[in-house]
Amino acid sequence: MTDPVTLDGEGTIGDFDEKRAENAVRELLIAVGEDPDREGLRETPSRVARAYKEIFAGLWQKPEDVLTTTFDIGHDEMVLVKDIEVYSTCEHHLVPFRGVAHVGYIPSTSGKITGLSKLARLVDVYARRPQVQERLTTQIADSLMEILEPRGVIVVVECEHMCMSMRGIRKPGAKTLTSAVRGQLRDMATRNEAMSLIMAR
Ligand SMILES: Nc1nc2c(ncn2[C@@H]2O[C@H](COP(=O)(O)OP(=O)(O)OP(=O)(O)O)[C@@H](O)[C@H]2O)c(=O)[nH]1
Ligand SMILES: [Zn+2]
Repeated sequence: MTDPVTLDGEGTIGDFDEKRAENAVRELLIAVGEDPDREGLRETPSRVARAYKEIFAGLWQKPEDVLTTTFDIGHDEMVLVKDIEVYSTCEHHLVPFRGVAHVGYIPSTSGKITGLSKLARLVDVYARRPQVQERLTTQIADSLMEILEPRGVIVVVECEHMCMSMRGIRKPGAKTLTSAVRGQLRDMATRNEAMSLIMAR
């Protein structure tokens, strides 16, 4: 069976099997003791199927398709976009985790940069998949390194996991922080500069 995490845009969103998702939701409703044919639930399986098509749309997107616009402007200092909103789905429980991502890089020596919105789009490509926060963080960092060939990258993600808030251990408000640091941003001074920009409120 294909591993959806490594699928990386090999299929198309058209490959999403909406009918199958709809049937699965109907089964789930029956399994929890609900009546999927009652008035309020009649349209729910098809709504949920459409919602999942959107929530997991990143399975069918490639990072290189969003990091399309690049400019060679010779800027060779750090570029950092912080507080990018993240909505993702925990692959263990299929409930959301949400928070923010901070994405920074030091451009290549030629000064190749990308559009700022493209960094947020890149976050979405990986967030819109069944995920764990650690993988989300490293995938953003590694794809930036590969495509933009910068001298360094830093990605910090801070999220609250609904699987820890609304069920299980029930600790609302607990935040998980993950980071991935590559290239020159591993140097202490540069890394500290990035972290102080990220932490500044
Ligand atoms: N490392 C990591 N763990 C996660 C993430 N999202 C959820 N988890 C954890 O995945 C684990 C799954 O543990 P299991 O023991 O298999 O499942 P469970 O019985 O539902 O666990 P509880 O949540 O402790 O009730 C839990 O500890 C979750 O907190 C994530 O993004 N990264
Ligand atoms: Zn979970």
